[in-house]
Amino acid sequence: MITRVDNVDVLPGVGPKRLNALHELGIFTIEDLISYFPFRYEDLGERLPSETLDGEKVTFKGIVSAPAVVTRFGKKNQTRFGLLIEHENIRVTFFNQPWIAQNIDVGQEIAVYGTYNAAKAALTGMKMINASTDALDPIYPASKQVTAKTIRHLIELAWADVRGTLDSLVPTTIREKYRLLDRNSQIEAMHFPVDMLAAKAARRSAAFEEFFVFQMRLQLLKLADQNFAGEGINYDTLALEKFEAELPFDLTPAQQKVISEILQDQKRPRHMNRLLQGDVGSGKTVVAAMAMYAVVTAGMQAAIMAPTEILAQQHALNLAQLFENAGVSLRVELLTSGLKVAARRQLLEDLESGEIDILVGTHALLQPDVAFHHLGLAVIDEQHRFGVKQRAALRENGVNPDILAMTATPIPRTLSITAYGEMDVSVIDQLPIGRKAIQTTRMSHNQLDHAIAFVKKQIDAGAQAYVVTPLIEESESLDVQNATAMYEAMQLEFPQYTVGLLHGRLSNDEKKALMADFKANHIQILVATTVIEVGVDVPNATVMLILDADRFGLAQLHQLRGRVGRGHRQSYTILVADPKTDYGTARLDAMVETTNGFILAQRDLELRGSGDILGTKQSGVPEFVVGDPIKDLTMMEIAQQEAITLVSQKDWDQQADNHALVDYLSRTMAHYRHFD
Ligand SMILES: Nc1ncnc2c1ncn2[C@@H]1O[C@H](COP(=O)(O)OP(=O)(O)OP(=O)(O)O)[C@@H](O)[C@H]1O
Repeated sequence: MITRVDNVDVLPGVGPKRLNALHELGIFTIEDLISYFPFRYEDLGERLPSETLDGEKVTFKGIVSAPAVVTRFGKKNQTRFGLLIEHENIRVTFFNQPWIAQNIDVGQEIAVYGTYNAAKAALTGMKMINASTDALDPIYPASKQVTAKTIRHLIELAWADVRGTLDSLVPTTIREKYRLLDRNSQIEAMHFPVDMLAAKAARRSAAFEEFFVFQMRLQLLKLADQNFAGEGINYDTLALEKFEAELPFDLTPAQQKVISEILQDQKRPRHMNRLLQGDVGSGKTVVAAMAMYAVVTAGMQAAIMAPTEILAQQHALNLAQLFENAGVSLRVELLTSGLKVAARRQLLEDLESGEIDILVGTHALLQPDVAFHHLGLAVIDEQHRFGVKQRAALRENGVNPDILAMTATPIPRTLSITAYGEMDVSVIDQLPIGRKAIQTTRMSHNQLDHAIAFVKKQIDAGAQAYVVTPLIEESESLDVQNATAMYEAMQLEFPQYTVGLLHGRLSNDEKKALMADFKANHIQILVATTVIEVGVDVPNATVMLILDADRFGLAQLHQLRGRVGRGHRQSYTILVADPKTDYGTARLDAMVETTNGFILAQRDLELRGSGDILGTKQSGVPEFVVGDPIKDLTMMEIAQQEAITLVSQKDWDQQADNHALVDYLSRTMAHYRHFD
């Protein structure tokens, strides 16, 4: 007797080679195998010959009217018999399946699936159908080494023993509430549905189960995290108040709210794992600065990690300035890859002895030789470029600091309850007062002159502009060429001004120097590739001119647009493009319609659809086998709610009804695919 916990090689026909191939499909145990679901079903569609077109695949059901005859020619053979369907006689031929003849008796009712030939009133048989279970043919994702047919066969073998023995993962009360199938019926109907309706019901139950188990893991991670003894940070409230009072602006109510959420977390002797979400330009940096300063006033250190060196450098500059202006003396240092060996050694020494208060860098901060004296807070900027894995790495680094992740990409609900489900979320839902909404226009290439004239007007009035040329994925050199050509053109257009050129081929030092010059208004027009996409903060820049804007994704366009409108001047984004696809047009339209990053992000997910696996991957939504977290968002939300409710119950993991779930979670948590 095979059970669900056995390894798949207990099945006959699974030798080392096949086992390997199954492992590659993620199938290790019998349970994995029976949870390996078809991605669609072929409707074998029982019909009458009169309803069937020539060449169509169809199932005919009828009475065998003429006995099966096997004819052999050399190594090949064919089996023929007659089938009476209502009043029509059809000749059925199977090639090279002589055993079929053994099961064909005149007068017997059978069903055959095959290709219909109308002129000859004949059917080329492909398979015999067992009318009760084979109405739909499940199609399994297969590989070169294991065919879908083999998988199906193995599932049939395993299911014969395992059916009826499975306890449901979703507790009974929840299943009853949402009318979900128990696990046995659900798996049975996934593999052997009697009709499409049954297949659908099974899929719904399976999707819910998948979401629910996923949300349970997130809740357990979250609980583990909260119970993880963090340090209560005893910050100096007076010092923080003084810092706030010295800021060159008043914090918005939204900023104040998130700061107090963060400070409360920090004070508690529990580990903080918080996501700070705020649209481009909403003022996350100062919030992070307050949180870091709090840690420093308690005698600890803070670190901030940015996705690129340019951004790290920007942060270091901005933070140092922010603290200096507020009369706070603390030591902010930047750790970059460009540091000379001796300088790096010195910096690491000072870090370890606690002389450095705030360390800024890229993920290079995660290197093993970077040892802090007492790290109390790690801020991760631009969350979406760090996966759950890196977050975990930080935690496992021994020090276990509080974590504050910041993202400017507004996170649609789908993402916040999947990709970030284990974190607490704070949202800055308001831009600083006095900001004027950025005006966005679309132009075609032949109107470029207007755009340039407009840029000129702005610069004459004392502002600055970005001109962005697209990244050409296939070729970095083409990319640089493009940007260089634009740079030269702009120099000709604007002889009286200084034009800068920023692209990925420049060294980090060159990039830094350029950005510093732009910030100081020594450069008025910065021609750049997307290297300036995130985080760059030059409030005097009011025009963002994007060439071939249809080549950018919505999130990227929104990020680019966010580089202007950061001061009190009216700002503009000009999208120059002649989109060739509807999708390209739709993206540009969305940009013109709204400046709200949240709406754009939702729109983006919808436009790309969940079919676009790559896009989804990039967006950070984990992959599911049955459910689709974008389409089935409501179901995901319900699963989350139910998981939260369940883990909040005392002794939930002791109750008999939850044993299967607890057992499943503990068996699979370690190699959980969503977190790989
Ligand atoms: N309350 C405020 N009032 C006025 N200006 C503010 C306020 N908070 C921040 N700013 C300024 O707004 C600009 C944008 O802030 P910041 O760089 O922190 O934005 P951000 O949220 O990090 O945006 P992005 O994700 O686009 O980098 C900065 O120049 C900052 O000094």
